[in-house]
Amino acid sequence: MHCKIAIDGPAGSGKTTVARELAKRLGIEYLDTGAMYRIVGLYLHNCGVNPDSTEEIEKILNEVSIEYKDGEYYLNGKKIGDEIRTAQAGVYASQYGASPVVRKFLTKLQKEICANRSIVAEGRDIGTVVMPDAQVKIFLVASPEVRAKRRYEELKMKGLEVSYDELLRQIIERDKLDSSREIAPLVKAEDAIEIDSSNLSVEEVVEKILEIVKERCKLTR
Ligand SMILES: Nc1ncnc2c1ncn2[C@@H]1O[C@H](COP(=O)(O)OP(=O)(O)OP(=O)(O)O)[C@@H](O)[C@H]1O
Ligand SMILES: Nc1ccn([C@H]2C[C@H](O)[C@@H](COP(=O)(O)O)O2)c(=O)n1
Repeated sequence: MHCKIAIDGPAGSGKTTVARELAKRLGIEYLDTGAMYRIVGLYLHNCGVNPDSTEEIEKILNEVSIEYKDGEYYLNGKKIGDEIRTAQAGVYASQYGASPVVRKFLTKLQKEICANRSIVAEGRDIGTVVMPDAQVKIFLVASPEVRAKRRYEELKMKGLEVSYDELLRQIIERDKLDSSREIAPLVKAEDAIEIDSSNLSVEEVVEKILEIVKERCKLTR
């Protein structure tokens, strides 16, 4: 039986870091759905599309292909790099991610990627929409201040000029947008286990989830 692990939570709570490590230790696939929303959000923004215009978004998405191969993303055949990892790309992802047309387009693709395999998928609506049948659902949270500090350190390490106050404002704005939207809002699934990583190391979070996985997926690793 395949082991499906869903990790949802707000920006900067540690989903990507933890999901990657879990997938590595368990020897299973990993999917960062935020990257897909960042790709589409940045592309639609660069095309000057109004986030509220269903017609405009549909027209552009009809001509877009997104592929996921060996852990890499491709937009119209072109490999995606770090351009989607900026704080601004996260804001565009959140803005266009509220569009029902964008969600239908990406959710279909995400379900196809997650089907018929063991996988760790992370995002905002994995346990509620993309993989509602996941055996393991984690809702990973941390205080806005801790999340902003982590993002600040991460972007500084990449040599980017960032302001902690601006990052905190963007994180609070994205939290609000992601959890208040009509379709597929960021919400803890009823059967999800909440983990607050504010005062936990990455290793402690990974170990906590591994215990749950071993119990529910009967995996030995
Ligand atoms: N438990 C932790 N303790 C300390 N630092 C952490 C912890 N978890 C993640 N980090 C660091 O915080 C930063 C953000 O982590 P990550 O990108 O995994 O969060 P995320 O939830 O995927 O964010 P987003 O939703 O915006 O992609 C990274 O630099 C990561 O190394
Ligand atoms: N399943 C998902 C994943 C992401 N989004 C949106 C909302 C986020 O703020 C934005 C960026 O995601 P991140 O890279 O920060 O995980 O993309 C979503 O709506 N649904």
